[in-house]
Amino acid sequence: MSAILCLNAGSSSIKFSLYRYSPDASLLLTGSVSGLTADQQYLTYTSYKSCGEVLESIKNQEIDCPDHDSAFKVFMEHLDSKIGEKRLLSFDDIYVACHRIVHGGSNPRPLLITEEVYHELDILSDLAPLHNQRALDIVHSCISRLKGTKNVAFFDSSFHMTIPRHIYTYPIDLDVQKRHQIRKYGFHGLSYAFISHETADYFGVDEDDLNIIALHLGSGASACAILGGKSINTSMGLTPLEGLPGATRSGSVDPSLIFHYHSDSSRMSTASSKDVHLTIAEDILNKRSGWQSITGTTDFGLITKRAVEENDERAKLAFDMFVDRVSMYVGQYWVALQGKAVALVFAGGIGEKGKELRAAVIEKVSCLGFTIDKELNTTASTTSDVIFDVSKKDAKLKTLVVQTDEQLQMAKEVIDTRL
Ligand SMILES: Nc1ncnc2c1ncn2[C@@H]1O[C@H](COP(=O)(O)OP(=O)(O)O)[C@@H](O)[C@H]1O
Ligand SMILES: CC(=O)OP(=O)(O)O
Ligand SMILES: [Mg+2]
Repeated sequence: MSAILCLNAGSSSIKFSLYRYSPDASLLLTGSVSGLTADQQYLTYTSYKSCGEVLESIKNQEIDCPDHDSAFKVFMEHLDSKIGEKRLLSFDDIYVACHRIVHGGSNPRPLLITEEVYHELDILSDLAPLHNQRALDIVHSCISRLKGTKNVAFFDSSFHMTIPRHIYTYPIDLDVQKRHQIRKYGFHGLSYAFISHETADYFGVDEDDLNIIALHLGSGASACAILGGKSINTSMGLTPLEGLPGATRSGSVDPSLIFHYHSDSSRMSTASSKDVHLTIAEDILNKRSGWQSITGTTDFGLITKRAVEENDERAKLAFDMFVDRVSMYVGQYWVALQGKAVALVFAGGIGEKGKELRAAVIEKVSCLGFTIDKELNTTASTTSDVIFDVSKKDAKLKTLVVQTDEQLQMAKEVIDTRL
């Protein structure tokens, strides 16, 4: 048997899926370790028999996992024990390991990870301080553990390489931008590619004819305007810090703010490592801001509960801030798409599970014609449907919830391109 291993190192989680290398990419196992920025981590894991029947399932089991690397080790041990029981496959069967690498510079497509490519991506680590290095550590573990397996990098930034120049250019010195490759890159691209594909299928149209506003709201959050199946604008920028706030990220703020926050913010932070160079400014805005700084937790589910059920002031503030910033992008991208969007799509941990947030955002943007049905909205948070319509009956514009799957997107690209 030949298999495809897909690994996705998010800022608060590591997600892994193993597929059979077959036209339908049938799932052998999938799971995640979540809560990597919180006090408690959880392991979720399901393995399948070849007929598709569930073999073993663990849901939100509490585990102690301080970082991404140990989370990956937990996964490998699990996989090892399954292989030991001869239930799944041998490590030698893993033909390709796909790695979600958040920052890929201007690379428009996946790359086989050679020593040279690894080095190139290593250099980009400073531009995605919560992501690239962690993913590269996992690449490193795969290279030493899975000897016969090819490692391929899939970039979050690739999907946004269609953004027009006047949008990806910052209004600063053009020579400096060129010299330092400063531009809007944009991220969550594997998720947006998956969303575009599923949404086009749902409407029964070619992806080239699809116009939507998509929201990937997770530990890191972004919005994307998709015209004719292609990204024409997105809220993240040179790094995944720009745009919407996140679990520990500020999102967009007045660039001068940091000099008032800290008197020596350009000094290197003690959080720097030999691989990731981080100034105090970057450390504050990437790791010590966002929901954590406002509410004391990175768990937006908990923030929502406190805001809605307990009327907690800090939680309400965070919730209202998020609704405000998200709706602002919906408005902006509605104009970017010249009112031609057929749907607003929610995805990512918060987008998929946060029914209260979806309801509040839709209320704010209802002037554009978006609607939400209360009952369907509740069902959407628990359904296993990949795409779920939560709009009111007969609504012309759709509000959709997509269970995005960056691992499956990588596996499909492997199969489609016969990598
Ligand atoms: N019921 C819920 N309501 C709102 N947010 C939730 C809920 N359950 C989980 N979340 C949030 O989803 C986020 C994780 O999203 P995810 O996209 O999986 O993260 P990552 O950025 O690590 O890939 C966390 O902030 C978590 O609090
Ligand atoms: C780009 C990004 O922020 O990704 P994630 O939400 O997975 O952390
Ligand atoms: Mg993610």
